[in-house]
Amino acid sequence: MPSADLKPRTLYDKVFRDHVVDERDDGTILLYIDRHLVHEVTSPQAFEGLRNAKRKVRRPDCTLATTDHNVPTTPRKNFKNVGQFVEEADSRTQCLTLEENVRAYGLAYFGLGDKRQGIVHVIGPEQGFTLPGTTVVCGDSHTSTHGAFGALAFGIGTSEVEHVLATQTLITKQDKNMRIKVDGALPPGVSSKDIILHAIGVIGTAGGNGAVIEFCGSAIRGLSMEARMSICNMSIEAGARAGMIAPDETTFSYLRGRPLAPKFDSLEWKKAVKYWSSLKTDEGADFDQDVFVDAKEIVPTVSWGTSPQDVIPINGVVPNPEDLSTEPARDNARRALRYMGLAPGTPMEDIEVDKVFIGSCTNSRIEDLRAAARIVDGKKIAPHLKRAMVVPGSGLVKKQAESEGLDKIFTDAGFEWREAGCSMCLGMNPDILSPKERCASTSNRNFEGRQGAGGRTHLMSPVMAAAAAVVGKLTDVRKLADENISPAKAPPKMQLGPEVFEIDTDDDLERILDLPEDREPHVNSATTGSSGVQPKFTKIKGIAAPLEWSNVDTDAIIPKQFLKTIKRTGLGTALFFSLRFNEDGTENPDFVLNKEPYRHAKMLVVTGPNFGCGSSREHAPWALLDFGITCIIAPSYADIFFNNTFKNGMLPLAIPDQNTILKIAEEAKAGREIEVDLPNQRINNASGNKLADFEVETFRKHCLVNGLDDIGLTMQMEDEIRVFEERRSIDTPWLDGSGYLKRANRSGPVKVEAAPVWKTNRGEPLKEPLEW
Ligand SMILES: CC(C)[C@H](C(=O)O)[C@@H](O)C(=O)O
Ligand code: SF4
Repeated sequence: MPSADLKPRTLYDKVFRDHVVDERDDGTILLYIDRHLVHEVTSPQAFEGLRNAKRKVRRPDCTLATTDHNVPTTPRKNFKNVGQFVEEADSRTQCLTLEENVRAYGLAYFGLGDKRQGIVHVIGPEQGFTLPGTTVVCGDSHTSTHGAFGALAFGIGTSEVEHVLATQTLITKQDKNMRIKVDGALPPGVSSKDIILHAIGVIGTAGGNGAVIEFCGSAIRGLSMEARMSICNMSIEAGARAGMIAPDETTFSYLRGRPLAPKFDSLEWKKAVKYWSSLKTDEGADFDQDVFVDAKEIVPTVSWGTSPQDVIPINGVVPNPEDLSTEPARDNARRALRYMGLAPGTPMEDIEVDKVFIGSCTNSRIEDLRAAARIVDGKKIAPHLKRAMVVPGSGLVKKQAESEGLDKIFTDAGFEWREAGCSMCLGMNPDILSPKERCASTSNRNFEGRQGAGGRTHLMSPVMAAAAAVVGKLTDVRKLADENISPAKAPPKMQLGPEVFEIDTDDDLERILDLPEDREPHVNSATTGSSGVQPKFTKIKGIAAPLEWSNVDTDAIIPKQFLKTIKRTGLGTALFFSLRFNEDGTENPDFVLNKEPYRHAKMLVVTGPNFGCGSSREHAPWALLDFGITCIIAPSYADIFFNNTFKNGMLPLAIPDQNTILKIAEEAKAGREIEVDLPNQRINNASGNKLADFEVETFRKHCLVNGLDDIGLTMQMEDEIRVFEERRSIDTPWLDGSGYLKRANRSGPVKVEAAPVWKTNRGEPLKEPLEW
C-alpha cells in the first residue's frame, strides 16, 4: 500500500517500492513478484534446476503456464494430445516437458486442448491474471505488455525464472524514470502501433536502456486497453526494462468480470479500485528523461530496415545510408538495406510484399482483428501474394472473432484463419518466411532472419498490414479506407463478449490437470540447472574477438531454431549461427570467429552500443559460454541480456567512453591478449599495462568472485519473504491466487527434501551463513 512518503513519486516508483522485501546498502533489492507467467521455451532448464536442488514452487497460486511459441497453428479439431499433434520433434519435446513440469509442480496450465490457450501476453490480461499495481514477470521480453495495466512487468531469463519459481522474488535494482508524453488527437488510420513505432524511431532501440518508461498524455488516455498493450509491448524494442500506463476507468472497466480479477462490485473489488486509483505519478515527480510526441504529427509508420528503430512514415522513401552522420551508423544502414534488398530513394509504397502476417503479442487481440477486418471486408488479397494469415492471440480471441463473423471476412478475402500461437512472429513452428520473402507483419521485431532465415520483415499496424494484403504492396491505409478506420478510438465498455468469461468451471479445472499420461519423461538429468557448476570469476586473460557493430540482437547471437533445446549446454556451434555459417553449412570465412586467433576467443569487444538487445533468451549467454567466451566488453547492454550473463558466471563490462572502447578494440584487432581483473576492476593489455578501469555493482562482483548461487542466498531471506506475504494477504488479498489458480494447486507441490540453504554455484555447501 502507498506509504506516506512526501516526495512526489512516479507510478513506477510507487509500484516498485510497494514490492521491496529487502534492500541492501548498495541499492540491491529483493523484489516480490505477484504474477509469474510461464511458457515452454524458457522454462525447461528452470524447472530442472529446481528439481536438481530439490526445491519446490513457492507460489503455484501466482503462476500461470501456457504453450505458445512452438505450437502449430493448424486446425485442432482432431487434437488428442501434444505427443501426436506436434510433428517437429524438438518442439514436441519442449511442449511435453512443460506439461510434465506443470503436472509435477501443480501449476495452472492452458494446453493445446484448452480454449484459453494462447500467447502468454494475451492470456494474462484476458484472464485478469494481470492486475494494476502488480509485479509481473515471465521468461519473455514482451512481458512489458502487462505494464498497460499500471503493473511493473518485465522479461527475465531462465535463471531468474528458476529464482522466481523457488522464491517468488527477484534480486534487482531500481531503474531510472523516463516519460513519453503523447498529447493530442490521433489522425484517422493511425493506431497505437504507429505511436510506438514512431516513438522508437525518435529515441532509438537503446533510448530506454536502464529505464522504465511511463506513457502518458491525452492520446494515451484516449486509447483502449488493447491499444495500450501494443504500446507497452514494444517498450522492450525501445530498450526499456518496462513500459507503464497509469490505470484508470478504461483499465477497471476492462477488468470487470475477468475470471481472476476480484469479483466486480464486491468489497474486495472496491478496495482494489481504491488502491489502483492511487497508482499515478504525483504532481512534480522527477523523470530522468522526458520525451514529447505530438499525436497529430504521427502518420502510419513502417519499418524499412532490420531494427525496430529503422522506421519511416509510409509516404516516405527508403533512406540513404550516406546521409547518416557517423561511419558506424552508415555501415549498419548499408548492411540493413543489403539484407532487405532495398535501394535508397525507393518510395515505401512501391515495395511489393510476398506474405502478410496479422498476429503476435503486439497485435493479435480482438480489436486488432476487427480493425484489419474492416479494411479487407468485401475485398480480395492481391493475386501475387504467396500467403496471408491471421493468427488470433488466444483461443478466446479466436472464438470471439468467429462469433462476430471476422473469420469469414478474412477467409473470403483469401486469408488463412489459424489457431492461436506466436506463429510467424518468430517462426519456431512451421509458419516461416523463405529466404528473400518479404512480409508485411504486425509483429514487433524485424531482425535479420527473425521470421525465417533470409526473410524480410516490415513492421506495421494491423490496418496497414490488411491494406498491404489487399494492394500487394506497402500501402498507406488512409487511401483505402473511409472515416471508419479509427483504430485508436476508445472501445465499447466490455471488450469481449461475456460468454468468454464463463470458464471457471470444474470441467475447465479437470482439463488443466488432465494431461496425457502415455509418454516418457523428457527431463534430461545430464544437464545442469543454475544451481549447478559455474566457475568463480576473478581474472581472465586471452584473445578478444572484435565486433564493430551496434544493437547486436539476441536473435543474431542465437537464432530461434536453437531455442528448442531443454538443456543449457552444447550451444557453442549455434553462436552467431547465421553469421558464422553459409546457407550450405560451410563456414563464412569473413566472420571474425572463423578467423585465427579468434576461433579461441575468451572475450568479445563490441564497439557499438546496446549489445544483446531483443529477446530474453538466456540461450545467448549459454551459447557464448559454450563457445568459450566469458567476458564481453561493450559501450552498453540491453538489460535482460546483461542480467542473464551474470547469472551464468560471466562478466559483461560497460565501457561507455568511445575512445577507451576503441583503444581496447585496437588490441583485439591486433590479435593481442587482453586481461580482465575483476577484483581490481581493471582491463590490462597483454603486458599488464592498464587500458581502462571499470565499474561493477558490488553485489554482482561479490557473487561472481565467490561463485555464489543467488537462489540459495535469497532462501536465507525466508522470514522476510514470509512477513511480506502475510502483509500482502491483508493489504491486497486479491493477489493470493483465486479461482482455478487456487484449486489447480490441489495436487500440491512435489514432495521434496529440505532444501540445502547455502551453497556455492559449484554446488558445494558453505560452512558459514552468508550475508545476503
Ligand atoms: C522465446 C523468448 C525468449 C523470446 C523473447 O524473450 O522475446 C521470444 O518470445 C521472442 O519474441 O523472441
Ligand atoms: S514477440 Fe512473438 S514470439 Fe515473442 S512472445 Fe510475442 S508473439 Fe511470441
